[in-house]
Amino acid sequence: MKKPDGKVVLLGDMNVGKTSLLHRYMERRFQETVSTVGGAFYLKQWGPYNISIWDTAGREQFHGLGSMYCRGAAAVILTYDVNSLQSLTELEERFLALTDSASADCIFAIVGNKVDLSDDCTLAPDENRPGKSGASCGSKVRKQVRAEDAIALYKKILKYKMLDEKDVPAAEKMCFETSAKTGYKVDYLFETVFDMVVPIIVRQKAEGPPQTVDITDYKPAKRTKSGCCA
Ligand SMILES: Nc1nc2c(ncn2[C@@H]2O[C@H](COP(=O)(O)OP(=O)(O)OP(=O)(O)O)[C@@H](O)[C@H]2O)c(=O)[nH]1
Ligand SMILES: [Mg+2]
Repeated sequence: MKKPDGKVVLLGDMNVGKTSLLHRYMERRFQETVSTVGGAFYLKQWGPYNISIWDTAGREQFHGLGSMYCRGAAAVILTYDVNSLQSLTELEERFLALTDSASADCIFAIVGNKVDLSDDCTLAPDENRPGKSGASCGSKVRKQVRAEDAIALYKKILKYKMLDEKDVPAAEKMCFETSAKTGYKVDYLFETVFDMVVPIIVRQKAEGPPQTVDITDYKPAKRTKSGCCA
């Protein structure tokens, strides 16, 4: 097997369509999926580099594995379902912390999937809140998440990572809306991300594997009164 040069990880709640997006991109089709167990990866040749793309499980019971998959990642694709505001909220509350183990210059993309179910039926801002879900918009369901909500999350991520907006790609460039079912913007998403990770791969290769142990990772065991050293 070819050795991957860099890593891209898909994170997000169960059922948002991570596996379907990856199938659509790699196998060029939309097929029935089963909920992912643990994680799986594909290798994609991009120019001279092999990029591993990791599909992770959104189910709560596999949550603990997330930060392991993110270790050293050059890009993280945070995925939500445009018809579920909760799935966007979960990205901030449950998944963002998992990216602490990613590369320091990791790229973040935020992807709202399943636009085929709602298309342009975005609610007016004051209507766009839970409780209104499932309201009809022609033959389609009304979209629960607006593009601005995703952009706001991107900006929160920058704050969390203590990054300056000037030093990273613009929010509008890094927030995508896709449909794994129709293929809408799926190639565009992955290929934009791949182009952006190339410089990170080049840097990671130049630096070589980490040679030193990071002592900031070391956490001494808590001493209790009953312990020998109290
Ligand atoms: N209409 C529509 N359905 C989709 C789309 N993407 C995925 N689905 C459906 O949504 C369901 C969940 O898709 P998955 O790709 O398995 O979701 P996942 O994020 O990988 O879920 P976990 O593996 O449990 O984390 C499946 O029934 C898919 O067929 C899409 O773009 N449009
Ligand atoms: Mg899956």
